Amino acid sequence: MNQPIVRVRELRKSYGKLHAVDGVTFDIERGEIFALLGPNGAGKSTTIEILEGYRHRTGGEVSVLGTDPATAGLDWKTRLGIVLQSTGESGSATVREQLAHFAALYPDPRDVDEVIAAVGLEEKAKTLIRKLSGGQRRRVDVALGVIGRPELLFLDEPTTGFDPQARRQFWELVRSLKREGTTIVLTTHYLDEAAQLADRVGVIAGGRMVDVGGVDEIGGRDARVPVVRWRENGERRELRTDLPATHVARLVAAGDGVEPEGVEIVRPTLEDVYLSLIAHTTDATDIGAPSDSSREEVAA
Ligand SMILES: Nc1ncnc2c1ncn2[C@@H]1O[C@H](COP(=O)(O)OP(=O)(O)OP(=O)(O)O)[C@@H](O)[C@H]1O
Repeated sequence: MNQPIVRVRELRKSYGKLHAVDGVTFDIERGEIFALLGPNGAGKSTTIEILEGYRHRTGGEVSVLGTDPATAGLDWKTRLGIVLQSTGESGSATVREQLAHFAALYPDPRDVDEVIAAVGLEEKAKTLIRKLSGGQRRRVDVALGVIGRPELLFLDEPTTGFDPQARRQFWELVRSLKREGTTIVLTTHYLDEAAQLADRVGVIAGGRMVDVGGVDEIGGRDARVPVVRWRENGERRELRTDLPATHVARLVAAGDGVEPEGVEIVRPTLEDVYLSLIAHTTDATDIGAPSDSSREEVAA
């Protein structure tokens, strides 16, 4: 029997009159990378913190590693790895000291030096954490999250402040953790990061799950129709079509075999799909997501 590693049913959390999480349902399967996406204030952190056992829920059912986080003990906690959005680390220890200290708290920790290498901090191993740059400290956070060899790893906006190279290095680390069998729950505002890493995605807005599904399926077929763009008599033209190559062939035929000007086929990215999914929510309007009209069939 393959129980999901995380099972959430009709989860609710209210802060006074605010329904921050308002009836959210989803599963996370063992071994997958699940990305929870949504605008600022959507309820992602609240949901994640309930799963981690840091926050009490108002209603609904939650099971993480077969246990209700609200009543789970220390043994359960050692099976989780948590990288919070920000840490209150004082930084008076070196990178290596800090990791060794935390490693000692777990029954089967990873090798400290291997973890330091995996997050690219070999040259900073003996440096005081408070002397690190913001991005380097974030790498320490990630290292602390994985040192205990967690079965389930929560990464809350893990690469904020990373330079592009560090981000790619981090993606490799996440992929290698997945290969080892770690289940990973990721929240990020970088949609390219979610597209690179996630197997499945949940989109949450205004405390509700707008859609959940495979990273290549979410939003449905309609949201994934490619667009052919070209120029005609100096004017930009575009057509949304399921048969982009056929349309390009037609353009070529119509021009007596002459290459159409500026022709390109653009497939919607996860970011495009995400923005169209949240376009109907108040938060999305606030952040200026494009309306449906910008995605209409033919523009001339
Ligand atoms: N301790 C709290 N007390 C009162 N309201 C809270 C508290 N924590 C969060 N909220 C509110 O609940 C809503 C959801 O917040 P949450 O932090 O879960 O959003 P989020 O999706 O993680 O946002 P972000 O992308 O900005 O991190 C917000 O409106 C927030 O102001």
